[in-house]
Amino acid sequence: TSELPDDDELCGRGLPTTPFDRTALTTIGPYSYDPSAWSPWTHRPYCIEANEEPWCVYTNAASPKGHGISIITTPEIAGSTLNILEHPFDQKFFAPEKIYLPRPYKVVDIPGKGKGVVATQKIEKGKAILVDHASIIAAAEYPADVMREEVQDLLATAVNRLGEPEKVLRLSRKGRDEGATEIEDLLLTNSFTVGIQGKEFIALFADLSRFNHDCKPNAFIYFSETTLAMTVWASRDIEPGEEISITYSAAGLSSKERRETLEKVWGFKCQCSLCTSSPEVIKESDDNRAQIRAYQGSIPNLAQEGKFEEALKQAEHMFELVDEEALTDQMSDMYEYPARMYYQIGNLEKALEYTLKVKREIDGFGVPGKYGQEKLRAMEGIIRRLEKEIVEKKEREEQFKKQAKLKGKYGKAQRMVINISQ
Ligand SMILES: C[S@@+](CC[C@H](N)C(=O)[O-])C[C@H]1O[C@@H](n2cnc3c(N)ncnc32)[C@H](O)[C@@H]1O
Repeated sequence: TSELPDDDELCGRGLPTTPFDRTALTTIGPYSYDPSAWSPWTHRPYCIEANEEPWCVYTNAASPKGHGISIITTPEIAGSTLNILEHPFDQKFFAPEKIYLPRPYKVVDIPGKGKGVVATQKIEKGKAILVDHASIIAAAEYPADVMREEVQDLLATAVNRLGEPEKVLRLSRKGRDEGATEIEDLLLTNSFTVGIQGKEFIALFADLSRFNHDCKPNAFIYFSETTLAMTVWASRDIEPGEEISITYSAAGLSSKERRETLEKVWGFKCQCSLCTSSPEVIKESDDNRAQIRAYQGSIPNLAQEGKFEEALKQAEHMFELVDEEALTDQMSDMYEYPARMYYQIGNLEKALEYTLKVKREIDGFGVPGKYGQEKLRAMEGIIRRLEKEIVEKKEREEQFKKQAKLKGKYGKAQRMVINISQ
């Protein structure tokens, strides 16, 4: 394998040559047999009739990255929320210098968890471990009036039409629902919920699906609505031989709530490092997380009341606890509070430190769209202003010191004159 970044890995094969034509989603339905009308899809969309609108599978078998993508939704949802598809699927990853190629991990058996992912080299915090484009995306809310067999038929078509269906078919399955087909079971075991333009979809990523859950993970995932890819980022340095884990549950839950969610939603009993610790360690973590939740309420209130010193004391403690609990990436929206408050009390260096953290959250992980871009520009403006103010403050302090020194000398000379004259 080449050590050089492999362009194919970053941007994939099979770029659609024709621009995306939205009418392909909304008008052709099941009826057109003219392949030129299917673009960017490589198959005739396969639809089933439902009461209000048909439900269809749209597949591009070649793109992205040769494994392909199938999208299951109504033509209307596809037309209104997936205008994202106007972008080519195979856009280059926005920060090629941040990704490890070849992949810095291998898939191995992990006791009690099936397979999992283990680092094969040292991985640095803030670097990308994997960029994985979705293989299947399905609208989370299925039509109530469609027969289960028909849904199963849609799912099977979505998988079988992919360029490399075996990449998906060999994923692990829990076998937890009696009437479920293999493919349903596969989706239940491996898919993640993602938001696209405010709508909920379930998404299956063939490589990401090998990463196990940990309540104190060393990596986190970020979904891009523009490329429909999930990136796994290292949230701390990871040593060779360490398992790379992400979290499947929401931030700030107690151990009991996490256990319940993982059992109910994902169907497994968590065997992660924290869940298998002693009751004392679990309690300490629960207390930390409860304290973090309390701070999330009190810090904005104190800031609003102008009690900056107290709010900042709490914020510093909260970020310490957040790091201890490996929740840093889920709490990044809290960085703005200390940034603003430190500025208010004239601690420009600390204000800059936290503003840089806010900026890192925005551009570090490729937040797309107008909002992300505007916010990024605003942050860059604030950072430039803070840097300028810090330089000016230092100059003023130097000036002040010089003056004080001069004053000292002058005072001494004066006292000498007085002494002599006495
Ligand atoms: C998305 S898959 C992860 C990869 C999977 N271990 C495999 O063998 O392909 C999710 C499944 O992995 C297992 N798993 C993930 N995290 C786990 C954990 N913390 N404890 C126990 N099992 C876990 C569960 O069986 C779960 O249903």
